[in-house]
Amino acid sequence: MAFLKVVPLEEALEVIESFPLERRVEKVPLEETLGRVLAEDVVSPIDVPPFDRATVDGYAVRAEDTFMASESEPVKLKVIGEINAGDTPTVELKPGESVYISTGAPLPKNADAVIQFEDVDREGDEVIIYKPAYPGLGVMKRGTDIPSGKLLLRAGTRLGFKETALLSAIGFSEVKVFRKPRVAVISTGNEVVLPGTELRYGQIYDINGRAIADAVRELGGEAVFLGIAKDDKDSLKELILKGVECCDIIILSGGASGGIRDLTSSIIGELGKVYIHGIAIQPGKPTIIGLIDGKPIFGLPGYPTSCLTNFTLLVAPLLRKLLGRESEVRKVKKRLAHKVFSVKGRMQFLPVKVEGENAVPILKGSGAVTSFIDADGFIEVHENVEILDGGEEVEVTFFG
Ligand SMILES: Nc1nc2c(c(=O)[nH]1)N[C@H]1C(S)=C(S)[C@@H](COP(=O)(O)OP(=O)(O)OC[C@H]3O[C@@H](n4cnc5c(N)ncnc54)[C@H](O)[C@@H]3O)O[C@H]1N2
Ligand code: MOO
Repeated sequence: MAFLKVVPLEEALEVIESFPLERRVEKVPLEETLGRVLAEDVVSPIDVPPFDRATVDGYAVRAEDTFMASESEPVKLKVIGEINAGDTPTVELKPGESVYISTGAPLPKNADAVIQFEDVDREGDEVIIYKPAYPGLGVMKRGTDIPSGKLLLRAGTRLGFKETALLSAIGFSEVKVFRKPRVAVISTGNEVVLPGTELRYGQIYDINGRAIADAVRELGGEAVFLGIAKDDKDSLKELILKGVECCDIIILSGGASGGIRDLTSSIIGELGKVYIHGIAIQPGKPTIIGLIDGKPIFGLPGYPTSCLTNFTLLVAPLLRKLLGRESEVRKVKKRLAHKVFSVKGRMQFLPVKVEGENAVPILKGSGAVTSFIDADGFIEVHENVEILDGGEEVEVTFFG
């Protein structure tokens, strides 16, 4: 089947934008939230610490009892008990009294300072104090770390270990995050086999299946690799239908161009609707975008570099939107290392390697897997530009 109509990239992105996919929210146990994106603002329901607590091992005192203490005239206070971390103290300090207290234990009533044991002497049931303590010494007051009612994290925050620690501190055992989109990944082609298989003449190892599945996971989605479809109608149809059943999005690679055995487009048309078949970009012209049962299906080119460039351009923005990570596209300005010639009439995405302040073009072509392996990202060369000079400022969009 020939290309139906090659459209500009913007049109392809508009079609994807119009697809009926919604960001969904789910509650997950705290231990599963690392790397996920918060779907709710988090306000502390408690004071942290929840009680006035000792920050040192020593003696809890009424600071005013020690104001007259000096090396020459130390103050002696009676030690009336001991409080350990986890205790609920029942004692109440009266003038002239103190208690032994351990780090993390709640202060007894009327105490407002804790003097570390290294600074005092103990004689029997008395503690000897050589310098005044001030109110608050050795104490962390209730709510001074995190006050109840404080807004701690905004919806849209990606949770790293600092954020999960914060959620632990305020007692959250479950958190609302954006649901991971499930993405079915299918490789196609009679010549494509999985690593672990001996290569026969004419065969190659599947690169795209691994690359797409892991690119989906790297973005925070869930990938389901369904295997390699043969270049026949039944095999392709079976895996596509499996994908529609198990997943929110289906990605195929290979079989997208207009060759006689490139069946993908006609099968998608049969099962649903093909919106786009051919985009005016290089690499990645033979790309199919469709919908089956309301689920977006992408037919990406077979060449790994074309496939991954198009994944980055078309699929990654959709996944980011569903995951609440729109703002996380990494771009940097660099200088082109040397002159390059571009294809006229197609927007070109040229793989480049970043070396210091330079973007070094990789010119092996989209048929080489090392074009994208060696590349850090790509630069855009507009359709009406034929030559970019060395030293020109370019913007590099990173893969992943
Ligand atoms: N007559 C035309 N032929 C081609 C055109 C064209 O416009 N007219 N475009 C070329 C371009 S550009 C590309 S890109 C490819 C893409 O074609 P397909 O998407 O149909 O891909 P295939 O033909 O199935 O494969 C292309 C190439 O990639 C290898 N491949 C496929 N799948 C994998 C995989 N999972 N892992 C690793 N390598 C894979 C496959 O063996 C082929 O060598 O079409 C050009 N032809
Ligand atoms: O469109 Mo192909 O994807 O140029 O390499």
